[in-house]
Amino acid sequence: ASSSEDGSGNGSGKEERKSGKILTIDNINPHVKKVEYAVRGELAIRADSISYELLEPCSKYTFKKIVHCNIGNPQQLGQKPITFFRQVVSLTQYPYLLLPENRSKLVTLYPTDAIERAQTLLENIGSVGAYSHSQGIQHIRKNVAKFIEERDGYPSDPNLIFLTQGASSGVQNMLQIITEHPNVGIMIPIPQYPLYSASISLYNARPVHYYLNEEQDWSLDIREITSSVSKARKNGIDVRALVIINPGNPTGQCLPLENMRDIIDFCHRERIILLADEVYQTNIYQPETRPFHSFKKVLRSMGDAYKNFELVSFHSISKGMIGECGQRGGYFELTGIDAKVAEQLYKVASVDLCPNVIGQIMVDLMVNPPKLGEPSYEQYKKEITAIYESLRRRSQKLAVCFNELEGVTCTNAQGSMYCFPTIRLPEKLIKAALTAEKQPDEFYCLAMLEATGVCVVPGNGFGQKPGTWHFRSTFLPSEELFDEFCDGIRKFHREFFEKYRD
Ligand SMILES: Cc1ncc(COP(=O)(O)O)c(CN[C@@H]2CONC2=O)c1O
Repeated sequence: ASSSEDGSGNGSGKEERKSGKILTIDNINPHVKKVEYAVRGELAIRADSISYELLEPCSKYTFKKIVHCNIGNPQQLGQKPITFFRQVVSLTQYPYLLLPENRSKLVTLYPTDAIERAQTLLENIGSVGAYSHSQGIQHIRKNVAKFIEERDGYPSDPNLIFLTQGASSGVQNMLQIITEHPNVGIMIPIPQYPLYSASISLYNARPVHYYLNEEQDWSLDIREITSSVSKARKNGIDVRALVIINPGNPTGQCLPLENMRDIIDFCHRERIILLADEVYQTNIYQPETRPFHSFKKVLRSMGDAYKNFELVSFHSISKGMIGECGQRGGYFELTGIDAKVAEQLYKVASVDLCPNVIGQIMVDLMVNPPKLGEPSYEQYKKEITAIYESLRRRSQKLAVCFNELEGVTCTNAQGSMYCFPTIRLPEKLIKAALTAEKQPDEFYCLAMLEATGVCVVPGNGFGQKPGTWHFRSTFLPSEELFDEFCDGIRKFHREFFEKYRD
């Protein structure tokens, strides 16, 4: 029988429909098929299958478990949640504990400020099991606005804040809104966190790449973005938005103030909306020389000439010292966005009904933690500081480890949770990779996984200049195991380079 009665060859013929799958890889949304998300790609999938092989009695592997360095997922690698956050959330989940008759027992288990916080939240939420406002609970949005005002020194409006299922869903809603037609261009850095390239594929927009400058600590060169936008516009691409990840993922750079002013000026001049991904704003390891400045603050400091500038800023509970990735909490703030567009964003948010309420509560705790003098402040401060100092030490240790490896150069992370070393591979290794039909950095990362159980992400998962090779690793393995983790990588690298020495 013909492939289809109407001869269209699209497999929609009645004959096809009588047998075989209705939904096939050939007839699903082609934009979905274009999506790539390396953070949980081939390496992570292989790592998961090895983790099952490790359970077998006669496992061939020399290591006992997989070390997931492919994803910034701190609590997967043993980081403890913030006590106060979990105390409050646990009480909101079981309000029975808050009843007066349980008070005498409760105060032996919970600090009074956790009890009061849970009560205040429930007074404003009702039940955590109820749908909330689609933009998020107003009480929490007010606390987000207050946090932003105190951080930046400029006003913030709770009605222009959207609580979201992690920053990811906010980013995707914004990209969807911006993509009016398939020729809309979104400027994204190379290397970039593949949420952006994946979402651009999904919504059938056009990625407009700009390279970060590896030789200058992955800085963003205004000449680069200027040439990138003019080249794209010459090719008929309707460039609408510029994505900045600050501090950077995978590159870890934290932008200097002057650079940020130049970026705002560039967007203002070129009439481009700025999407500022600031989820790592507290993961700052060189605060003396590279402190974090929000784009909102820098924009407002530039005065009235920029009062109509359009900016969307994203934040999340998944990063920082909190690492509550699985609770799925975050927000974005609209600055200068047309009111009618904001209404459409609300409509899109309402299709998902609401972000999960526990994630919203976690956002409240992130922006409004215990204050000096409150019962939980000392413990909160101790926990946050210990996590911060440990992340800072591990970031430096990993950079030192990578810099000792033959052919590897790694800048110290100024921020975020990753090192992104460049690696000069021997010709013999490159040839072996191509014979195995793998990108050379992917071939290297797969070999590292098989030899050590350490799962990282090859540079091609983030984009890189042609002819250069990188990989990204988190510095999240626990400090007790960190030296062993580094030693395993050193041993693998030495032997692998020996094997493929030119
Ligand atoms: C720059 C950046 N933006 C947004 C997100 C999404 O965070 P939510 O959890 O709030 O949706 C991530 C997550 N980091 C990914 C996940 O782990 N490793 C990564 O590179 C990120 O790195």
